[in-house]
Order: sequence, then structure tokens, then C-alpha cells
Amino acid sequence: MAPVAVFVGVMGAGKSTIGAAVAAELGVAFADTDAIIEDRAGKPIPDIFVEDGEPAFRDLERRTVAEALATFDGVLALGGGAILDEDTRKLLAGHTVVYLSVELTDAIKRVGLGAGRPLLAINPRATLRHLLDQRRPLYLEVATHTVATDGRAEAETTAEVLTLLRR
Ligand SMILES: Nc1ncnc2c1ncn2[C@@H]1O[C@H](COP(=O)(O)OP(=O)(O)O)[C@@H](O)[C@H]1O
Ligand SMILES: O=C(O)C1=C[C@@H](OP(=O)(O)O)[C@@H](O)[C@H](O)C1
Ligand SMILES: [Mg+2]
Repeated sequence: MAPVAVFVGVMGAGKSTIGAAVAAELGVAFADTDAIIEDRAGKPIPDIFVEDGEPAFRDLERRTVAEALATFDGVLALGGGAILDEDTRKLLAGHTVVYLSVELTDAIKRVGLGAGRPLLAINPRATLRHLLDQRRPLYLEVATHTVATDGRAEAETTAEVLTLLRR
């Protein structure tokens, strides 16, 4: 069993939104590893970061992603930092992985003040710029498809992903 597609990309790329829209269009289930992690931890992601620390979150994330890749057959959205883990990147090999790319200007517009995203609590613009530079090569490494989302409406991005997946 394998997901129909796995969405990766930085915060604000649209993984959760576009992933759910693509799943609805395909008539398959949608799952977001961040939501699974929150369910399991019994608290929102910012609370996990503050109370347990980022390493505890990354550990939960690594295990949650590995389990979903092995057991889930719908559309799966990962959190933006999931690909930092080398084991996770290896596990993604062989899967259909859609990298939703976004540059700083649009990403900032979409995440606003970073509410709900603990890594953006301080200086969201500078942090996001750094994360984009650090992670872009990793997203490209795991991607089988890349879709640029800058300046595009959700419906356009969704349609392009569907075209790629149906090819
Ligand atoms: N072309 C687009 N593609 C993806 N998201 C878009 C687009 N245009 C606007 N958005 C908005 O950007 C936000 C992306 O947030 P989200 O899906 O949570 O991203 P992620 O899960 O990648 O952090 C949503 O509010 C969505 O409505
Ligand atoms: O980029 C990251 O390290 C993170 C991205 C978030 O998910 P989204 O990319 O869906 O916002 C969430 O997993 C957590 O706040 C950490
Ligand atoms: Mg998300």
C-alpha cells in the first residue's frame, strides 16, 4: 500500500489545502501528518514545541510519516520540515512526491504572522527565507513532480497537480 501522492514543500506552499482539494477531486481519503501528530499528542503543534521541544516533535513526525507511507493509500500532506530527516527522505524514494514550490513573497502572504507555526513565532520573514534556502535542495531531491504555486489561485494549482497525476 502507498499513498496516491505525497505533498512536500515549505510552510505556506499549500500542502494541506491543495492536498485536501486533490484528494476530494480524486475521490480518495486525505491525511495530514501534522493533524495525526496533534491527535496522538493530544495537543496542538505549538504546544508540542513549547512543552516537549522540537526534537520530540521531529521524532513523532518521523514515526508518523513512516507509518503513513506504509499504510495509507490516499493523498498525504507532510509538514514542511519532515524532509529534514534522512531516513524520511530515503523512505520517500519510490513514492509519488509532489513538491509545491513557493518563493518568499507569496509564502509570507499565505502564512501571515505565522499563527500555529511555532518556527515562525519570531521574525517570520527572515526565518522563512532561511528555511527556503536550506530546504529547497531537499524538496527537489525527494520530488517526482514540482509545481510552482507563486501568483496562482488554489484552483489552478489543484488542476495542475491533477493533470500531472493523471499522466
Ligand atoms: N496557489 C495556491 N496554492 C496553495 N495555497 C494557496 C494558493 N493560493 C493561496 N493559498 C493559500 O495559502 C495557504 C496555504 O496554507 P497550507 O495549505 O496550510 O500550507 P502548508 O500546509 O503547505 O503549510 C492557504 O490558506 C491557501 O488558501
Ligand atoms: O516547516 C516546519 O518545520 C514545520 C511545518 C509545519 O507544517 P506546514 O508546512 O504544513 O505548515 C509543522 O509541521 C510544524 O510547524 C513545523
Ligand atoms: Mg500543512
